[in-house]
Amino acid sequence: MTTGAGPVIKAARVTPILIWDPPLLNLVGVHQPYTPRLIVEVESESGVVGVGETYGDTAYLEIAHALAATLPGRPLASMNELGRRPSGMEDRRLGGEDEQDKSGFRGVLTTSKLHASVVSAFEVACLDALGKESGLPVHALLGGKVRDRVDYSGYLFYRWAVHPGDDVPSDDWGSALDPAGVVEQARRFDAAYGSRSFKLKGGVFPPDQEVAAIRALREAFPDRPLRLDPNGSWSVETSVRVAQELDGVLEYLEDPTLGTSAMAEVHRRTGLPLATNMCVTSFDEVPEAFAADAVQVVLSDHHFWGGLLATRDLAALCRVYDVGVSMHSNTHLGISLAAMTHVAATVPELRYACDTHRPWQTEDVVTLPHTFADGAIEVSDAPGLGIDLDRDALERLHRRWLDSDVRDRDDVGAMRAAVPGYQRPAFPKW
Ligand SMILES: O=C([O-])C(=O)C[C@H](O)[C@@H](O)C(=O)[O-]
Ligand SMILES: [Mg+2]
Repeated sequence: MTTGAGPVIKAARVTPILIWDPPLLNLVGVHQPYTPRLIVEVESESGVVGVGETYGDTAYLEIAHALAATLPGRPLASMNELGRRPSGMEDRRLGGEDEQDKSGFRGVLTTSKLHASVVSAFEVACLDALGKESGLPVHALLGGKVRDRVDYSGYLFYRWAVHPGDDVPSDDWGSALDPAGVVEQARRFDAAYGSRSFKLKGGVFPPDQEVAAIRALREAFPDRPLRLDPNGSWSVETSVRVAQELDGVLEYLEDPTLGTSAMAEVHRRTGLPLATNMCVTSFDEVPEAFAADAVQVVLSDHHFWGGLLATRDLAALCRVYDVGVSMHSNTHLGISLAAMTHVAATVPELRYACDTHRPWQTEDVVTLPHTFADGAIEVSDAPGLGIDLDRDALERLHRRWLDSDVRDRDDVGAMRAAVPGYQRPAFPKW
């Protein structure tokens, strides 16, 4: 059945899964061996199925179940309606004063940010289904691509070879705990994916050690853009010192410190462009941050901002205020990578390589995982997202979720397995 508004939704399904994750280190701890993701399917009355993907932690799952129940009978093309916060859901801050989002590293967490992340998966699924219904790729539904390839940076992490308590290596990447290890990892990204730029996840070791790693990368790769992201773990004074030491070396410094005024001060005192996926992660936070010139590059993320259409709204705002735009990522699979690539293909002002965690994932729920060439992914012109759901893999990873008691990402808890009594560090760490 169709209405004046096009094909109608017959069913919406949410499937929580656990995916394997390597022991990547960050400012608060280490990735646990299995992390939750949520796969969303939206089926039209003609039997066409669109897919989306988002965070799978308990709070997201609850919202997703509630949202899925409201979809049958709505047109697939009701994305603008989908994004509205339900009338009963008040927008409130979650966690304590200094509590940051544990699974997304998106700064202050609120109920509406959680809601936007869930909406993003349903919106992507609706766009995928609409594309399949109409024979058009998702980028065409967003107004058309302006590039045929989307660049992704090589996302480097300090890491261990094994998860705490394991005897056998978690994968064949080995450990990376010093400048030489970071350079070796970058060389593998270069060889395997052709990465044209590198981002190092910082906030793990004292800043001088991370500065040394960036210098080693610069020596090994004299021409490649470099970024460092300590996720807000430094004070203003430490941020200023690091920015001055790395003057002329970094393409941008990502979230050196927390909060609009601290970020603005670091930029004012150093002139270095600052990027963020923590200071500004919702439309509400834009006016204050842009007025204070606290961020010069916003790292969009369709999971944060509420979908692909919202990502384009964000890009338009950035255009008006002459703020750069690039893309953040978190642990994710091929459905999200397809969605990221489609929307990135439509944003004319995207001048930086996007982030992706995908190379770190050894599992997927798509039949043909994306391949990188020269650090980029080809934009698909096939209908919808241009991917197919691997139902056997989905079933297997869902079974793992059913058989496990892991329900939330918890990098602090995972660190406790290695360091008994370990607590989340106080901020600023340095
Ligand atoms: O750019 C970022 O802040 C991230 O990618 C956040 C991630 O959660 C990262 O720190 C991680 O995976 O540990
Ligand atoms: Mg970041």
